[in-house]
Amino acid sequence: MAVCSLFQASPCSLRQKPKSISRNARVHDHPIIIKCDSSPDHSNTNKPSSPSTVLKHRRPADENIRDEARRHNSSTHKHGFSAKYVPFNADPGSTEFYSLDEIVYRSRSGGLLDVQHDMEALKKFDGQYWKSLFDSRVGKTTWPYGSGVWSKKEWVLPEIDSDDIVSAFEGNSNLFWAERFGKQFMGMNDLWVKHCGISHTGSFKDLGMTVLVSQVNRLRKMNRPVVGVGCASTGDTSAALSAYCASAGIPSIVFLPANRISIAQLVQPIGNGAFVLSIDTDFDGCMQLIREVTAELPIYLANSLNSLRLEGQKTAAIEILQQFDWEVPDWVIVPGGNLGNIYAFYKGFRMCKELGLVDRIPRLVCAQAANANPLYLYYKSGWGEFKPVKANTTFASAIQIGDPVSIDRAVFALQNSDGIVEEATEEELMDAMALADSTGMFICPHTGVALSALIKLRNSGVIGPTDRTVVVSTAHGLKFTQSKIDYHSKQIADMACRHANPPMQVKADFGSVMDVLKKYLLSKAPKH
Ligand SMILES: Cc1ncc(COP(=O)(O)O)c(C=O)c1O
Ligand SMILES: N[C@@H](CCOP(=O)(O)O)C(=O)O
Repeated sequence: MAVCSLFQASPCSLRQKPKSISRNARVHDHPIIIKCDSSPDHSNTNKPSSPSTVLKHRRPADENIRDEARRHNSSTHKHGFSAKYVPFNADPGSTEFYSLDEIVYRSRSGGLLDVQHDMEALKKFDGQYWKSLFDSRVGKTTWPYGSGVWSKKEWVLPEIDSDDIVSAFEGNSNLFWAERFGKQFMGMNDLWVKHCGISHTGSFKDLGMTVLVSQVNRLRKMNRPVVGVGCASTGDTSAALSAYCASAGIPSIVFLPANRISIAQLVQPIGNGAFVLSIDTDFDGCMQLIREVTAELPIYLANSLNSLRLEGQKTAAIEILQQFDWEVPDWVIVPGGNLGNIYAFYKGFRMCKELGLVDRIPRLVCAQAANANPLYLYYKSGWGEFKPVKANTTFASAIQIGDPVSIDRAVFALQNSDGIVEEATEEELMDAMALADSTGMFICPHTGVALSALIKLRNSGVIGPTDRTVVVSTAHGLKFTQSKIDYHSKQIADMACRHANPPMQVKADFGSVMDVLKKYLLSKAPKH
């Protein structure tokens, strides 16, 4: 098919703190079984491993990586780490808590919940210890630590048996130095894009969904009443839910707002065998319905109202610090919709500070589409009174949300990180996306929203030229190709599409091709 026709298409058993972790140690199950070794191992210096040494460490041929983890696990001691649900931002005197094995989404008063870790148990190990442990696990295939989420298992779901984990080795996503975009358009030398969308189902939702579906897997093995797992979605949550459920053989049910999500997103739950309900309402309507339904039926709620999700999502923040060799960036900009993710980032950074891995946290910016901006309006009112809005259509369709469930979490995150909220018009977000793509990225419109916020904060001098800044890219651009086609074919009403780069139609003869190429090369030739 011609390119042009595409454009016409519609839509160690130790108790003391270890000083370091042996480089030769395996990837570890529990901190307390790690071999401690502060002296370098000279025995193998300059000696290449013999084949027999390599074979010695291989698991038996009839064992898979899950079996291997099980064998390892059974020989280890219990570490004593734990986590529970508590009311979000609870009064210090509150005694209300729930086991993670209970099916509960709201506190007694109807407020949000939070997963609270036993920080005193985690603090028995110092920051250097945790950094070394996490670093030792990166990029391996050892179950389940090959995952960027489960490599931080002790901080995520410490009590889950590795056997119950459902993982696609998500996380460990690329932190991209946006050299040209930073230099050419922002006058910045330290601008980075955390590509959370380069992931199993193409968005950051995988980070949270591996945790939620793993816990569901455990609950089902405990014979808890969970027949299926359900969510309302603007596309990405449903894609992640259906993929992880399909991988574990668990039924998934997704409520989608009819005609409001991209084709690429719609086809994901369909392909993964979810029970897909296309409902004639917007996301907020679907969210209301799934809350009512999950209160009546044995369907476990998978939206970020469920605080388990955020335990996985927070690992993206830890990963950013790890990728900077545990140096803290100045700014992190996150696009916001239902507003779970901005809190997840805050929580990840705060845990690293509390446990001594870093000495501060970055300033957070939450970026919203102007067409769906309830947080922005609230911020601009000086946190006066929160009013949900009717979200209008936006190219950033995954954040077309007017009544975000995690509003209180977002406010907490922003107030405690000296945070800022920005917004982006349709034209601003699409132009930002096109500019980023023109420097070799291929981002989604939501990342365009975050980049627009960066542009505004740079222009106003809030973000300085040498500030180390991370823009969080939340989904893969390939999920949103129609918006790019519309932009580059200048088919968007009331939008100049200033950076459009439509394909040129050329006759199929040598002369015509030569003419256009010569003109093009002349326009690109260096000017002396
Ligand atoms: C691609 C994408 N970006 C950003 C967001 C916003 O995340 P949150 O709802 O946690 O604010 C979502 C979902 O809401 C999303 O799917
Ligand atoms: N963008 C989300 C909206 C729902 O957010 P959640 O994090 O609460 O599940 C989606 O992709 O559905």
